[in-house]
Amino acid sequence: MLRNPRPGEQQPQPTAPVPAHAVRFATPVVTTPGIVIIAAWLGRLLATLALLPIRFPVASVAVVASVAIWWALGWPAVAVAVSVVDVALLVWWRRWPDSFRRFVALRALAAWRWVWVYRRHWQPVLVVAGLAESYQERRYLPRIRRVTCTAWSDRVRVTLVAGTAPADVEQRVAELAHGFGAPSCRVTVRGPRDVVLEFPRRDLLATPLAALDVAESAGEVDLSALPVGQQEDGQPWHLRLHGTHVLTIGVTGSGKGAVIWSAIRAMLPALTDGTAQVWAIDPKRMELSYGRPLFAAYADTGETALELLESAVAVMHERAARYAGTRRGHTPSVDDPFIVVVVDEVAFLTAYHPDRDVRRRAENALATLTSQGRSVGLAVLAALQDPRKEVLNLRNLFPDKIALRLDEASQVDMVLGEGARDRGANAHLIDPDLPGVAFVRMEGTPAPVRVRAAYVSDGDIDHMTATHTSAISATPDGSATDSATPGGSADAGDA
Ligand SMILES: Nc1ncnc2c1ncn2[C@@H]1O[C@H](COP(=O)(O)OP(=O)(O)OP(=O)(O)O)[C@@H](O)[C@H]1O
Repeated sequence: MLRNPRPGEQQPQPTAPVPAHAVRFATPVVTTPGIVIIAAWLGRLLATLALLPIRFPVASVAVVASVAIWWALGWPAVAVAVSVVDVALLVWWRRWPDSFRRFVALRALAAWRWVWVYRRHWQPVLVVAGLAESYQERRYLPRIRRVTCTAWSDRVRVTLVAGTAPADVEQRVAELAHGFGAPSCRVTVRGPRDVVLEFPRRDLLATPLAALDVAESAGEVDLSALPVGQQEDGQPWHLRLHGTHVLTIGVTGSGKGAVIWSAIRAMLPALTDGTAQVWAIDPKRMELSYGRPLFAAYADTGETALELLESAVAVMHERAARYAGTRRGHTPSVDDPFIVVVVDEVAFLTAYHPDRDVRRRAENALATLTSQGRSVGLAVLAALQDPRKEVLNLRNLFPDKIALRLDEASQVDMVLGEGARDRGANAHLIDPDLPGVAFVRMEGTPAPVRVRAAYVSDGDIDHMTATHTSAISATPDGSATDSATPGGSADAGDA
């Protein structure tokens, strides 16, 4: 008898020939007995309990001790013991806050964040982010080894799934940051399958940093580590100038001036005693003109800027000839000061100046200075808005680069080198309300570090010029009062 088909059921066609099927083998589905599932759960519970004293030794000892006291002496004794421990912790916190934070507060916070944030959300976040791997119908996830907390961030140490690479995680930093509710995520590789994910808990760079204190004397100025701001972990940001060249890149209003002025401020005592000089090129006439007395040479037109650059090249050649065969490095002195050629908006000289000859000669001079000036005590500190090659094809001659807020994601790797963006240097996502925030590469750390330059206000510059002047100084009309070079040839003024 024909039965009524259910809706959607496929109907056999009685008249159609039955196709010949090959024999298909399928793995039989075996139902797991309930007792096996319960045993597996119990096994996992026991393993977790056995690992508790290793993962949380202090908490485990506290619980065991409380139970033992209750067993032996009853509840009042537990209450007394808890009160004594609380008072001891209070005294520790008040008297030795640093060690309390290190040994108690941050550890307790790490345990809490491990359980509440990372354990709880690990699987869903990693699966959705595409970091779960499948093999023979089983799913494998990177495993959390340890969570530690610093004053500003969580560091989650992770063992990767065999066969995956840190690059897979680096490409998912945005997903991980959002997944765990952090403003960003940075990946550091410690070894094979061993990476650390760093999630900031709060942004220490959110508030502007006032101009830093000026060193007491020239002896305290370290030209290879000038304090110019703060790193995202609260540590000072030191900028190396002696022995390198620095290119600071960012859109208009990103805070290039803050980097330049912080570096000049950090050198002040050395400028006064003549062991360092700043030669300034200021095509916009808005940025550096404010501090002319601090500069040994100053130029604000294409032609005078060119003259200044070519004078710097002449000093470089003169020193190189003098040092040849006698010494291999430069030590700043009054006779041979360290010279920083500061160029604001370098593209004005290399790309936008209407005179082709000026552009070509400026580029040649910059290329010569950046390729040969380091060892004889000349450095170039340049600022630029657009990092593309058409604008400045000497970009790679600057060993150190600072990426302030950029226009496009593709510019990050252009400035900080291949892979910088994958490692979390999202310079294109820097909040426009945070001028002075940048990403830099620090010596010895492959992952770019987020920093903020201190803000040197007009009032600070007034104070700097009132209290310090360059040993050799540019006059207000732009010409140098004295020769800016030992050879007496570097009058960079436009007079
Ligand atoms: N480090 C900083 N902290 C706080 N505010 C800053 C900082 N740097 C800059 N600012 C603010 O941002 C404004 C723009 O900064 P600045 O002129 O240095 O940018 P810029 O990159 O040099 O721009 P442009 O290329 O147009 O000269 C400043 O007037 C100041 O108000």
